This record gives sequence, C-alpha cells and structure tokens, in this order.
Amino acid sequence: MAGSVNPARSEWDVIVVGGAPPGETISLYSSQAGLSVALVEQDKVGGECLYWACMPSKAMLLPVQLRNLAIDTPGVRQLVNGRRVDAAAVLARRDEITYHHDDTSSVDLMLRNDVDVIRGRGRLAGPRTVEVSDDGRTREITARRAVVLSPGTDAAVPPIPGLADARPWRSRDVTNMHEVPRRVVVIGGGVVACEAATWLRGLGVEELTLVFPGERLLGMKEPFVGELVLAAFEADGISVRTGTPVREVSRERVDDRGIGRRHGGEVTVTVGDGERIVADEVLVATGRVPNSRDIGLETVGVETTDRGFVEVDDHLTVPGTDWLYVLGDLTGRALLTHMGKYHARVAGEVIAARAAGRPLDERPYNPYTDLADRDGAPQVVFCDPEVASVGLTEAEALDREIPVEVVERDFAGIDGARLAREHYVGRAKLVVDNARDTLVGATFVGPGVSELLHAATVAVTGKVPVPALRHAVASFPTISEIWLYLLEQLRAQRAAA
Ligand SMILES: Cc1cc2nc3c(=O)[nH]c(=O)nc-3n(C[C@H](O)[C@H](O)[C@H](O)COP(=O)(O)OP(=O)(O)OC[C@H]3O[C@@H](n4cnc5c(N)ncnc54)[C@H](O)[C@@H]3O)c2cc1C
Ligand SMILES: NC(=O)c1ccc[n+]([C@@H]2O[C@H](COP(=O)([O-])OP(=O)(O)OC[C@H]3O[C@@H](n4cnc5c(N)ncnc54)[C@H](O)[C@@H]3O)[C@@H](O)[C@H]2O)c1
Repeated sequence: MAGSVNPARSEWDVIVVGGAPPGETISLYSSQAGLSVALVEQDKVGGECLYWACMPSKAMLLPVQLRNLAIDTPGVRQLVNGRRVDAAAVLARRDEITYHHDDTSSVDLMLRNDVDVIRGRGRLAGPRTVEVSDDGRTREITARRAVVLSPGTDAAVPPIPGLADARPWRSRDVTNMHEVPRRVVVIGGGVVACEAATWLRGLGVEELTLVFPGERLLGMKEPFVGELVLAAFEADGISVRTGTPVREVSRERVDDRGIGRRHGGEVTVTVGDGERIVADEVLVATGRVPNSRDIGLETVGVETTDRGFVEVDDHLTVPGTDWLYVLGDLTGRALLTHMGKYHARVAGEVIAARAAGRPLDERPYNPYTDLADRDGAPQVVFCDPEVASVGLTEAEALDREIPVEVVERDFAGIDGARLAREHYVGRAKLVVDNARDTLVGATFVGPGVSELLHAATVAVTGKVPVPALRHAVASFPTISEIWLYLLEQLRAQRAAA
C-alpha cells in the first residue's frame, strides 16, 4: 500500500477520511491534542479546494479583476490599451498556485505534525472500522476514539437529454482549463457559473452565454445582487438567459481529451422555446452531489438525506454515536472551505475533550458547538463586482419570523469608492433584528467588497448592538465608510418613523 505508514500498523486514535482543508485541519488538531492520527486520502492531500476548486479559480479571477480595475483607472487604462489578460501567463501562474498538482508540501505538513498519511480509498466497515483499498489491495484499520468523514462533493450533471453523452465540462475542467474555447455555454446561474463566466470572458472567450431557469443570477442572495452582477456581465458582453430551461444538448463528435481540454466538436444547446445555441464547449454548473455513496454508511446504520448529505448535531457528530464525525460539504450545511475548516476546529475540540473525559461545556461561544452555520455563513463570490454576504437575507429573516428592519444604499458619495475606481458601482444592505437591535445579515456588492465582509461577520456572530457599531469608526477614505453611511441612514429612518 502506497504511503508513509508502517503497513503492519492497524490502529490509531483518530482516522480521517478525506484530505482537503477540513480533513487536514482536524488531523492537525487531533495530533496537537496528543492523539494518534491516520489521514486516508484517495487522491491528493489538499483536496478539491487546493487543486480543482477555490485556489485555481481565484488564481484566474484575481488577474481579471486587476485588469478591470486598470481599465477603470485613468493613467493606468492607457497602459492596458483595451487588451484582455495574457491567458497563457495566467494559466501558468494558476498551475504554480496548485503546485502542478503535486501534494508533497501538504503531505510533508501532515508528517511533520505526526499525522500518518495513508493513500487509498476509505470506506466504513462497521463501528470505528475503516477499510482502505488501493491498487487492488484492501486492509482494515480501526480507530480507538473517532472516525471523521470529509469526502466532499462532485459536480452534478442534471438529467437534461443528451447532456451527459455530450461529455460537458464540469467544475474541474473549467478551473483547470488548458485551452480557452472561443464559444462557451454555461448551464447554471449560481456561484460556479458566475465566477467561471468572469474568468472565461476575462481569458478571452468571445461568445459566452449563461442559461438557467431561475429568475436571477445568484438567486439565493439579496435580489439586488443578481441585478448588479447581470448588469456588469452584460456590459462585458456576456449573454445571460434567465428564466430559460435547457431542453437538450447534442454533440456529434465526442472526443474527451482529458480535464480542461475540449471534449469534442461543436455542441448545440437547445433552450427555452427551441432556440439553439452553438458553442465549442458547454459547462455544467448546477450544484454538487455529495460523495456519500459507497463510503459504507450502511455498515453503521446511517442514512443520508434525500440529497445525499449526512445530518450531524452541532458537535458535528452523527446522532446516536459518540465516535462518527462528518465535516465540510458532506454535512450539507454550507459548501465552503472556510466552513469545513471551522467544522474541523469544532469537532477537533470535541474529540479531544471526549478523549480526555472532559464534559462539553454549554456556555455561549463554547468551542464545541457549531454556531456559525446557524447564523449564516460568510461567503465571497469573486466575480466582478464581488459579492460578499453573511448571515440571513431579509427574506430568510422574515421566514424565521424575526422582526426585521433593513437599510440599503449604493456606494455613491463615498470618497473611498470614488478613489477606488472611476466608475464604482456597488450596493450594500444590512438586515437588523429590531427586537435585539443587532445585525442578522449583511450583503455588499462592488469591487473590493470582500474586505468589508469580516467586519460584518464579527458584528453578526458577536451580536454587536447597533448603538455599539456606531462607535466602530471606519477610516477615511476607504470603502469601509459604507458602514458609516448605512448606520446614518438607519438613524435617519428611525428618526422619521
Ligand atoms: C469551482 C469551485 C470553486 C470554489 N471556490 C471556493 C472558494 O473560493 N471559497 C470557498 O470557501 N469554497 C469554495 N468552493 C467550495 C469548496 O471547494 C468546498 O466547500 C470544499 O472543498 C469542501 O471540502 P471537503 O473537505 O468537504 O471536500 P473536498 O474538498 O471535496 O475534498 C474531499 C477529499 O476527500 C477525498 N475523498 C473522497 N472520498 C474519499 C474516500 N472514500 N477515501 C479517501 N479519500 C476520499 C477526495 O479525494 C478529496 O481530496 C468552491 C467549489 C468549487 C466547485
Ligand atoms: N467563492 C465561493 O465561495 C464558491 C465558489 C464556487 C463554488 N462554491 C460552492 O460550491 C457550491 C456549488 O456551486 P454551484 O454554482 O454548482 O451551485 P449553486 O447551487 O450555487 O447554483 C446552481 C445553479 O444551477 C441552476 N440549476 C440547477 N438545476 C439546473 C438545471 N437543470 N438547468 C439549468 N440550471 C440549473 C440553479 O438555478 C443555480 O443557478 C456552492 O454551494 C458554493 O457554496 C463557492
């Protein structure tokens, strides 16, 4: 069996299945707590995030944002002279960011921290038991304290006639593309679709169409988000077909030359009332399927939800057990790397406490309880303009019967925004729980707003009273002064009420 572990060894305190950042984090936490740990990874330590998702996508998005900033900045615009980014240079840098898919440094980090790395496919084979298969060989290993599952998700391919047979690009292809097709149709209007559209167009796709049945781009966010992103996409020459179902996909010549290379000849995507869009590649970006099939859940009597996720309690423990933990996307809570790493820190504390026989205390903000998912996870969508949000939207707060007051305004008149770009377009909204006078949600759209988000996350998670926020003074001239303008508007609204 490949790996760095004595093949005769068969027992550890903690066994982790899946080596993306959540799996790495809990391995380090458990090892630092003095527990012996084996991390089982079937592919590369670093996982989807490092090689196929967050990191390669951001490596392509940041140069595109920078180029857009340049063409909106007199004095720098002239240097760019209308050109798009140098795709070959951006893709080369992307490959450096993903370490050319070499996981040596991630494995070394584990080994330096006394985490044993076992290469192979892990599968539960009964309580505290994991079967690992690699290269046709299988062995069973056992955990004295905990088994942790973090096997993530895969891209969904909806049952649209002809789609699967056309071998569409999926998220791994578009994040690891080696060729820039001239014409692309993106099926979907969510996070992957919006980010991918930004870098596809930025890297030189000439005809780009997004198609999906929903009303708005990023439909789960505040309504103004989709409107502003749509306007920016259309201004950049991207065609967006909202409210448009995809009927059929066909491709005469299928020739899958591997991830990130064209998978065949022309593709025809039939949409709406029969309109046919012809492209060189079609990308499917319609959500994720959890990797819960064939990980042996049935051997310990655990069922998945209808969508294939595994429900856990707020200690990230599978109910009815004190040894089986689930982290990251497989929980279905928030499909985000930072939330998976947060799960790992919470579960890491729980495992260490249980191993030491310490009770899990129930005080507010104790380290053993996942609070952040309940209040709404922070997320940045790195299209241009960026979208940054945390907590509940107004609609979600109303659904929870929270007495809501909202304040919403654009960035006009804010000197930091005038300085940031010649034509800064952005908008922000705070959702306030009127009874408690604390924020329950915040959304920002605009260039550079990702850096505004953590202040909002602190305010929401810390339940900072609005009167206290008034004393948190934003520096001049930054775009953070949006906070000042929103709070002043709230004050005026209240005075007028
Ligand atoms: C295109 C794209 C961009 C994204 N960008 C961002 C972003 O900017 N920020 C953000 O927060 N989130 C982003 N996400 C989401 C983020 O990638 C996921 O939330 C995160 O990777 C989830 O971590 P995970 O541990 O649950 O699973 P994964 O990252 O999917 O990792 C699972 C690991 O487990 C391994 N594995 C699976 N089954 C087994 C098994 N049976 N045995 C052994 N090993 C196994 C896999 O090989 C893999 O290494 C993005 C997602 C996509 C698709
Ligand atoms: N920056 C980030 O934080 C980041 C970036 C990328 C992905 N992610 C994570 O990855 C997850 C998956 O992203 P995603 O964009 O694949 O899913 P999503 O849930 O964000 O969006 C799915 C989109 O597909 C559309 N859709 C669904 N079925 C369809 C069909 N049959 N035909 C056409 N359109 C259809 C939906 O209307 C929606 O617009 C997200 O939950 C997100 O948390 C995060």
